Amino acid sequence: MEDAGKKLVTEGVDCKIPVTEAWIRKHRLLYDGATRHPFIRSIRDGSVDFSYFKRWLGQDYIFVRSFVPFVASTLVKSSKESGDGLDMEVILGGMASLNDEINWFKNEASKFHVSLTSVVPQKANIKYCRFLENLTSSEVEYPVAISVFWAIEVVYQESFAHCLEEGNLIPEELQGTCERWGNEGFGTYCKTLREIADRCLQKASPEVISKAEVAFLSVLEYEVDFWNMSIGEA
Ligand SMILES: Cc1ncc(CN)c(N)n1
Repeated sequence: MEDAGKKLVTEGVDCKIPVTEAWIRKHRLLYDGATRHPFIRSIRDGSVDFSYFKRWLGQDYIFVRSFVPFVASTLVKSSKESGDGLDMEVILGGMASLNDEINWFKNEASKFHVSLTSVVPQKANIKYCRFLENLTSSEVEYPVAISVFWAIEVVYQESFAHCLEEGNLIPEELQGTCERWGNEGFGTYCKTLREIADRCLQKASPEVISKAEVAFLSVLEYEVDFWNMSIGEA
């Protein structure tokens, strides 16, 4: 049965599904590539190379620091929307959890003896951060920004929730990492971001929807490159 308030038409298809659902179906291969990457599978099956994990840790700390201004710019965009202000509160909550995420990285880095001050950003990371920086422009429409925000968060949520699924052999040292993004609360938060994105996309022009889809695809590609970089393949 169709979920009330979630009706969205996609490109003349006769069934009505939310835009984000249509995107995932259309780009399933790439979506799975980002959320079921060999690096993630190796954490789940316990075969992970800890040197790759340490590389990911250092690079992701840099990424998260660049992610904050992008989220802040999305917060500004949401504050200009004529809604009930609830989007703004959700995004503000997201900013607060990014603060926790930064502190988590610092703690993990010290546990794994990774010196965050000496990490040199790698090419895939630089490109991803540049992409985010370009999206902070006030010219970028709110539906595009919120779709990107959701996509970035959901890749980690799905990836690490997959690690935690039954039958996993996650090394004890990485259990906390998987729980950080794979926990139920983070899942609910991503679901809320997705609902906000779908609501915005439902009201957006075809031109803006297609810009948002291109940006969504870029996120998936950058995420795959980021995992590849972590295992030394980029
Ligand atoms: C590359 C990447 N993508 C997503 C997330 C989740 N905030 C992250 N920390 N890093």
